[in-house]
Amino acid sequence: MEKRFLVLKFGGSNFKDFECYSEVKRKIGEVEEVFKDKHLVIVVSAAFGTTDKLLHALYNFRDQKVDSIIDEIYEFHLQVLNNRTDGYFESLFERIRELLTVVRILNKVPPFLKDEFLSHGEQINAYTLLKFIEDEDSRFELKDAGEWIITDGKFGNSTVLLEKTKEKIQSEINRWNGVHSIVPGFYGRSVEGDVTLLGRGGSDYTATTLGYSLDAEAVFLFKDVNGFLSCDPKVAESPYIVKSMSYDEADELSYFGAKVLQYNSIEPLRKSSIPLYVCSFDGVFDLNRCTRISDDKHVTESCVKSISYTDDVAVVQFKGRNLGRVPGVLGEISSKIAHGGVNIKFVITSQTSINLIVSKSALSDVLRIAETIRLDDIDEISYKIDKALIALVGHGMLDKHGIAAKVFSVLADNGINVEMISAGSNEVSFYLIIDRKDLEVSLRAIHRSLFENRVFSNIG
Ligand SMILES: Nc1ncnc2c1ncn2[C@@H]1O[C@H](COP(=O)(O)OP(=O)(O)O)[C@@H](O)[C@H]1O
Ligand SMILES: N[C@@H](CC(=O)OP(=O)(O)O)C(=O)O
Repeated sequence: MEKRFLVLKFGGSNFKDFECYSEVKRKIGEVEEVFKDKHLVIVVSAAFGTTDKLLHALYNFRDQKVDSIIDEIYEFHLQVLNNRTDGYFESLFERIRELLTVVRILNKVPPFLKDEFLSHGEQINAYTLLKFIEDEDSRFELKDAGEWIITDGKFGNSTVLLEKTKEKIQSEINRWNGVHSIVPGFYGRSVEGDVTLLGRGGSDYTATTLGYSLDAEAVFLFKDVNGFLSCDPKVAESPYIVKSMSYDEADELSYFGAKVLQYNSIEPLRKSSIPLYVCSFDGVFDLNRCTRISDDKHVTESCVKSISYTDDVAVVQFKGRNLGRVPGVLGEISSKIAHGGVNIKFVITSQTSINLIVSKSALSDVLRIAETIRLDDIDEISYKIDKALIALVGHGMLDKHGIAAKVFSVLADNGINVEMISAGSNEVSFYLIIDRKDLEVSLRAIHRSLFENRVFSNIG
């Protein structure tokens, strides 16, 4: 069947100032020029810094001065609109102010209210873009993500119910045909009708969800970098563009911190083998300059395609002389923690210890649950929070001799102690846990030894 849709996502970094809106309009035109006769679905994040500003206003609600933050957001968007306001634009700001008043009356921030409040950053920007690019015979139409994207209802960090969402969209596909749609990213609505957020950076996830649900030809994410790089350019000196990577590789990298792609974004596309392109917002649109993420699991000369990192890790350690020998201990610990609704990022075990790697925000819950686990074989439970994780990702890496040796030796040369490693838990990645204070030096050293001064001009 012919694929009729293309999904394009523009993030906060694409809306830094007034001129950016013209750039976004130009980029949409460039894509239209390359892919004629497709219906475009444009997913829009809040303008640069807006979500953080709204968060700040919400959590400092007792300070009346935070009202000026809302005024500032209003003025920015109004200027983009050349001072042409209308009833819908005003109603979005009225709702924000109303929600802030409710928080003041309640004297606390309920999770459901936080999600609805923050979703306004995207709603305002999507409407602003619509009005900015609209002309007399405009084929652009605004769609409310809350009408189409159905979530599991978890506030702050919900998962999309993909099949339900696809069913809903396909049952009304005529409303998507024949027009270009503009959709605010970052949120959906639960079956109960609550607005719920898809986690920070969640507009990427909105885009891939719509890609899956519309059976799109491809999804494009426009970023302030030249594509998916061999390392975060904020840390590595001269990272390479990865030309192509597999869904597994991109999934691992985003799960372990690569901020260029939200951690849930791959799953919807993997299900239907829809390619994802990570493209630079700068320069003329050219598919060959984007990173292509697809089923293609090829092994490159460097094997490692990219390195990601996170310092959002806490290590909870269960110690006991026989832990590795006794069956069922890990099962008991992980099932109790799962019942408590806490996600374990991954586990490293040895004969005498079980180490759970969790997000820092989950630490207090894990420790509370750990207290209730009364197993004779556990002698001691402790935790560490000043750690960081580095993930090296690439197909073929685990079969190639010398990569681990190179990494350990370069870290040793820099006087850095590797506290834990994990390899072999999947085909594509290798993890290290180090001290947080050593993170930047380690990343630069590993990147330099694996990629820099090499002959390839790009990877993948
Ligand atoms: N491997 C990587 N490749 C490219 N960018 C990365 C990588 N790891 C982290 N990043 C960070 O991700 C950011 C790219 O996302 P950005 O354009 O800000 O997205 P958005 O606006 O969609 O949130 C960059 O600023 C970069 O520092
Ligand atoms: N605005 C939200 C959602 C989002 O996806 O933003 P961005 O595309 O700018 O990362 C956030 O800041 O988390």
